[in-house]
Formats: sequence, C-alpha cells, structure tokens
Amino acid sequence: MTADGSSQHTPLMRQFFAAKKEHPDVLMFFRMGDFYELFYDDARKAARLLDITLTQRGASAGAPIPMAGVPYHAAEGYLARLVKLGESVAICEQIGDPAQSKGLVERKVVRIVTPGTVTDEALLEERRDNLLLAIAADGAGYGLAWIDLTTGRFLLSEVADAEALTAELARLQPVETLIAEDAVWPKAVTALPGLRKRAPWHFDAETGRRELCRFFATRDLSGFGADALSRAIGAAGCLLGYVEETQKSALPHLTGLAVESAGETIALDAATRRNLELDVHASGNRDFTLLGVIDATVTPMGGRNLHRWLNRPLRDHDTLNRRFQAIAALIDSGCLESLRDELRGIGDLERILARVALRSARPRDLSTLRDGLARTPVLRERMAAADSPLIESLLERLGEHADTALHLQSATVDQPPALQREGGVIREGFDAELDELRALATNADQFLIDFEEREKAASGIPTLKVGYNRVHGYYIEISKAQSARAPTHYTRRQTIKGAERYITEELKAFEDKVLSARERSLMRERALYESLLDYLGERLAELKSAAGAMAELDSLASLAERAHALDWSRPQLSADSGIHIERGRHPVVEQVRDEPFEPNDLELDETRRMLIVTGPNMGGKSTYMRQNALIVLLAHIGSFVPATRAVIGPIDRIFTRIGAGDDLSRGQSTFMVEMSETANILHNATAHSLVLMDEIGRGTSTYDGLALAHACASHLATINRAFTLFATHYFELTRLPDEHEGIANVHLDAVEYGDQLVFMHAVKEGPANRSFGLQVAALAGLPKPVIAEARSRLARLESEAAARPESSPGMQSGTAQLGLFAPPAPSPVEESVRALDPDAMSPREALEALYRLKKML
Ligand SMILES: Nc1ncnc2c1ncn2[C@@H]1O[C@H](COP(=O)(O)OP(=O)(O)OP(=O)(O)O)[C@@H](O)[C@H]1O
Repeated sequence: MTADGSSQHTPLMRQFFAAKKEHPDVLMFFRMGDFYELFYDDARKAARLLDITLTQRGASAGAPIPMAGVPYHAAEGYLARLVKLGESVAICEQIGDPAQSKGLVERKVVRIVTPGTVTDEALLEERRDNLLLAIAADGAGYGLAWIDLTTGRFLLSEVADAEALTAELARLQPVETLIAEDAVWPKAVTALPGLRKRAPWHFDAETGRRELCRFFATRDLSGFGADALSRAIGAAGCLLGYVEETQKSALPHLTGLAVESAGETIALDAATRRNLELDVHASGNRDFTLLGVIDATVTPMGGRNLHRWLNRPLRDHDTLNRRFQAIAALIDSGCLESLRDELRGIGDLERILARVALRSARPRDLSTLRDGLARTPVLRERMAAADSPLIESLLERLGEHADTALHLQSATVDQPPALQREGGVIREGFDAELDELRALATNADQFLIDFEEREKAASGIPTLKVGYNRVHGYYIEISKAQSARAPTHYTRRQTIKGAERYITEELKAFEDKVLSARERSLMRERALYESLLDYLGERLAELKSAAGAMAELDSLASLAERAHALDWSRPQLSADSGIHIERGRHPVVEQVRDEPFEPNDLELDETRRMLIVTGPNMGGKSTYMRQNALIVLLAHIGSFVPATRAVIGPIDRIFTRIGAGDDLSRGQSTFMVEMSETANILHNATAHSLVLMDEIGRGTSTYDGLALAHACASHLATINRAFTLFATHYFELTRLPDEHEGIANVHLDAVEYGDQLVFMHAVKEGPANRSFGLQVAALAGLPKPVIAEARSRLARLESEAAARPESSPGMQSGTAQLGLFAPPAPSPVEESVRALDPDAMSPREALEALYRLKKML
C-alpha cells in the first residue's frame, strides 16, 4: 500500500483505509454506486487475477489512486473466480441511504467471503465438500479440525506425525487452512491453497475448549467424545472464531462435533491415493478414476457422501456388512430405478438447509426444498420395498415432513424469481394482508383514472389532471386560468408555473393507503419470507437428518446400480487373515478398454503372504496389482466388487509404491521419492497391511537397484509380514521363495509368435521365463537398427552369463534387467490349442480362448 489513512487523503480514501485496516489480508470490494471498486494494491492484484482493467480514480494525498472495478450485479462471478484462486474478499457496503446522507455515505464490511466459508451456490463446486481446516501443532503431534459450512459438518482428528498429517490433507483436500504463524510446517501444509496464518494464541487449547462449550452450550466436550483431544480442540477453537468473524451471523446449523479416529479406517497415504487414481487421474478425465466408475448418484449431496466414503474406507465389518446388505436389498427390491428417479428430483437439500440456517436461502432454495420434501412419501414407499436394516434406519432418519411440505406449498409460488428483493415469492391466498396490499398496488392506477374522471365531471374543469410526485405525493392539478373554479373542498398544496396543485380528503386517504402499497407489500413479503425461514429454522434438526438420509440412500442406490450394471458381486469380510479373489477385474480398465478384460485370481493367506509378480512390460502387472488393491478398497467402503468371489480378512492399511514422475516441485529426484515412499512402507506396514511394490530400484544402477529390491522384499516378507504384491523385472528376485517362507512366484503370461508378441494378461503360478523387453521396445517403435544392435549385445551378455560358473550368485548377474532366462517357449498357437479343453471351460472361457487364438493368427 502506497498510502495510509493520513489526513492528506480525501474523505473517501480515509474511509477506505479505515475499513482496510480492519481486514488487511483480504481484497476489499468497496461499494461505489453500481460498482464494487478496489484500490491501490488490491486493484493491482484483482486486475491481474481477474483480467480486468487497472485504471485510476482521481487522486488522493497528491497521487493518483489505482483502481479496478466490477459491476455490482456481476460480482458473484468475479467472487467465484477469486475464491477458486484461494483469495478472500471483504464486502464493504453502503450502509446509509445516499439520497438521505449529507456528505459521505456510511460504509461497513458486511461479510468476508473466503474459500472455506462461502455458502452461495454459485461459489461452490457441486460435488465436492468445501472444507475449512485448522491445524494445531505441538511437539507430540497435530490436531485437526474442519468445518463444512455448506452442510454444518464439524469434525476433529489427531495424528502423530508429519507423514500421517500429509495423508489426512490428501484425504480432506481443504480449500482453506488456518495455521499458527510461528510454527514450522511440513511441505504438504505450506503447499496448500488458501493458507492463512493466524497468531498462535488463536490455537490455545483451553480457550478453544471454553469457546466450544460456550458455542454448543455444554459443560464439557465429553458428549462429543472429544474431551481428550487437546490439540484438535485448539484447532477447533481457532476455526470457530474465524467462522464467527467472517460470517457475522448466527450458525445454528453447527449442532455438534464429531471425532474421526484413525483406528476406524484403512489408512491410505497421499501416494497411494494418487497411485490408485481414486478420484483424480493424470489426464484430468474423471471417467478414468474409481470415483468416475462408481458414482452414479443423482443428487449432489449423494455424490459428496459417496466421495467421502471412498476417501475413508472403514474397518468395521458390521457397518460394511450393513451396506452390502442394503445394496443387495435395493437390487432385489425391483424398485431401484424408480427410487433413483424419485431421488433425482430432490436436489441439494443439505446445502439449502445450511443457507436456511444462515438466513441466506434464496426463493428457489425454498421451492427446491418444497418439491424435494413433497417426494418423501413416494420415496418412503420405494424404500420400504427394500428389506434391509440399514434402509430401515434411513427411513427413520428420513421422517415424513408432510406439514412442512404443505406449509411451503401454500406459502410459495410454483416458480419463484431468483431474488427475494423484487417480491413475487409468496403465493396468493397465504396472507390476507399481503393480498390486500398487492390488490391495492395493482388497482391504484384504475382508481386514479376513475377519480380523475369523477372530479372533471363534478368540477366542470376538463383540463383537470391527477398526478404524483415524490415530495408532495398525489395531487389534482388545475391550470392557473381555471384555478378560480376549483371546488371549495380542494386544499391548495403547491403552486407551480402556470398551475395550482390541490389535495382532497378522499385523495389523501387514498394516498395514505396506496402511496406505499407496493413498498408495503414488499415489506410484508420480506417479513413473511423471514418467518418462513424461522419456521424452517425450528425444524432444522429433523430436516438435516432427512437430507443426510437421502444423501446416504443416494450413495447406496448408486453402488447398487453399478453393482447390477457391471456385474459385481458381494464380497465377504472374514475374521481370518488373508485375501482370496476369484476372477477379479480392474474396475476402471475394464470399463475403458474396448476388448474383453482377462479376469485373474489372487490367493494370499498366512502361508502365502507375498507374491513376486514377473512378466513382460505391458503384460498387465500393474493392472493386476492395482485391481486387487481396488477390490479390497471397494469392499471397505461397503461396495460390491468386480470379481466373482472375494473373501477378505482384516486390513489396516493399503500402501502402494508404483511408478513415479519426478516430484520436482518438492525438489526430489524420482529415486529419492521412490526411496522415501519405500521407507514409509517398511516403517509402517503390518501383518494386516496390503502392500503393492512396483519395480522398486529402477531409478538407480542395476546392482544397487537389485540389491535394494531384494532387501526390501525380504524385509517386507520377514519383518513386516505384510500381504505384498511385488512386481519386478529383476528375475533374481524370483528366487526369494527359496530363501524365505510365505513367498510365491506368479507371472503374467505372454507369448511370442514370429514377430508378434501376444499378451495373455493371465496370471499364472511360477516365475516368467522371459521378459520380452526387446519385443516390447520394437512394438513401441524403437528404430530397427537400435533393436538389432540390442539383440546382438544381448546375445553376447547371454553367452557370457552362461559361461559363468554355476556357483556365481544370481544377485551378481549383470543380465538382471535384461532377463533372458530360458529357451524360447514353444509356438503359442500350438500351446493354446493344446490347452483348449471344451469340457473344462465355461462358454465365456471358450470364447476368450478362441479370441486369443484369433489374435495370434
Ligand atoms: N487382465 C487384463 N485384461 C485385458 N487387458 C489388460 C489386462 N491387464 C492389463 N491389460 C492391458 O495391458 C496394458 C498393460 O498393462 P500394465 O500397465 O498393467 O502392464 P505392466 O506389466 O505393468 O507393464 P510395465 O512393466 O511396462 O509397467 C494396459 O493397457 C491394460 O489395458
């Protein structure tokens, strides 16, 4: 800022600086007539971010004032863009009436729009939670508290270290985060968008506890199960203060806290979420993500709920079994589609109710709520057709709401206007006073025409006119020449050039009633609208519960629809350790591929904890590993799975170490990222974890890489004893089953036929016997001379290796990554024909076998 509130400034700029001083860190939208204007640094920043013109508004304190402005009526669009960029904006309105005030109009900041506290529909993403997060730290760990103001959800959690904090941030993806300015924060925090630093005392646990008890009117926080979480309470206190400060209104929809404890969930770290492409795909195409495949929800709130489920897989088998059972019941009910049709018309009741609570609900929010509630009876009927305890409990939470729907029905017109300001929201017949005022307003014109005719006739003055002006109200005007003939009951009001103006008792009475009929009808409407919000406010708890039930029902119906359409089956959760999957498929790859997907089994138990997965590039190793993790994950959000059978024992975490782009933004090389992710796995994986390791050691020299891969695999198998799928091109690792118990080899099949390489994508027991690296390279279009050169070098390496004495340990072999191990396989066609056994095959298998043969020939 180049200037301050010193007396050299104009009065307007002094007013601006006074407001700015209260809110130094945010952009100030300063209301000037039909515009919001930004000045000085705010103007420069907004011009850059919004691509609007930077100009000048006069001068103050001897220098021009940089200015940028946006029209008042288009402000929402600009606000939405700023908020998306993580910016916050203080809205400074004209409080006084410009027509009335002498000198400068009074102005005041009426609200602060920040990414994490917006609730306007236009400023929000429909299918994403809008989370405002606060993090408190002390030497022993981190406390997190987050609010979704658009729904009233308020949650706490605590984590022990930076690693776990990073995982929580990847799960929550807050749009705005409050942290203490004095602490040192891990990269994952400082890289967050919408980061706001607050003085450390905002995070004080004791103050937080007091503030939360005041807010919720409780003696302590034990009722929320939060009493012991001091760090999270400190964060929550900060959060609450911030929300109260920015909203400047009551927050009746924040009705309580809930604690999310890490022990309830299957932990997924940031890399695993990314690698499994749960909701983000590198291409940006949502169809390529797991969420894209499972999300067939028909309401935004159902979509958000499903997203939360996906991001927080649960360990509690009872909860999951209830979901499986509900999905099965919905499929069997025969009403799944008609139930989804009912849901489709319901809209985003959750967010509408938050706006009702914040008293910012628009007329169309109320009509959507009305129409949504009106669907309750039919929805209840459809739900009753599904025989399941979970659906029954949702029915209870849903409630009936006939009275509320009826009340809204009688109070609001079918299609209300966008804004309440102009009136026309309240239905005729709802309020006698409003009806009368409206009638008066519309009948006024006719009355005046009639009145004028009557007075002309009675006075015999044909030029007599009835008129109106703002200062004097209604009058009868008679020209100067005729004014002597004015009837005696006319009282003179005003003399103007060439005419006299009069008033009569009757006109005065009419004026009293009508003058402000329109304004009064608008006022009456506003009051009725407010009382409608009061009416809904009193029913907020039951309406919120109904919206929550609808959201959950929508998520379940979506999973049911998908399970049915994609031929998924109900998994079994077992108390016995292990993962058994029959004919599993990759949920996403199967959808996006044109060709049939080859199903594969997985068999892991106490005696077979690790599989070394080998096979050619492009053979399907990554797909196989990921599909198993996704099946396990789907089962733990309560979904059916793409497999004919899945039996899954207790799982505490899923880890993945798959591929990696350079994380240059973090200043780390590919190898560094690979090793730090691996370190995390080796430190944290347990006998109940599922670990996917894809080609570790690739980022360094062959020997280093091989040695590291071998050591990590041994550690995982013997120390962590985690369920592990370990894909590698180092053939030497296929000897691990001989070295340790509980390890087996599997491979992905491929066959070479002439110049052709055919990927079977089928997982077989035992190690791969060839790696086909050169064939794949040729397929990828590497120039022929390069391939020829590689072939002859390979032949040399092979003969050298063959000449080496048997005793030479495999770990030392220089041919590790080239992986030429055994004599070429027999003709694939020959093998495939021999393998064809129509008696032992299902029609689908026979078809697939034929398809593969065709592909080879
Ligand atoms: N079971 C399957 N059925 C049909 N197609 C499959 C199957 N598994 C993989 N594919 C297809 O094969 C291609 C290669 O798969 P994937 O990336 O899993 O191979 P990979 O062995 O991990 O390769 P690389 O070693 O080069 O990373 C993918 O494009 C996928 O669509």
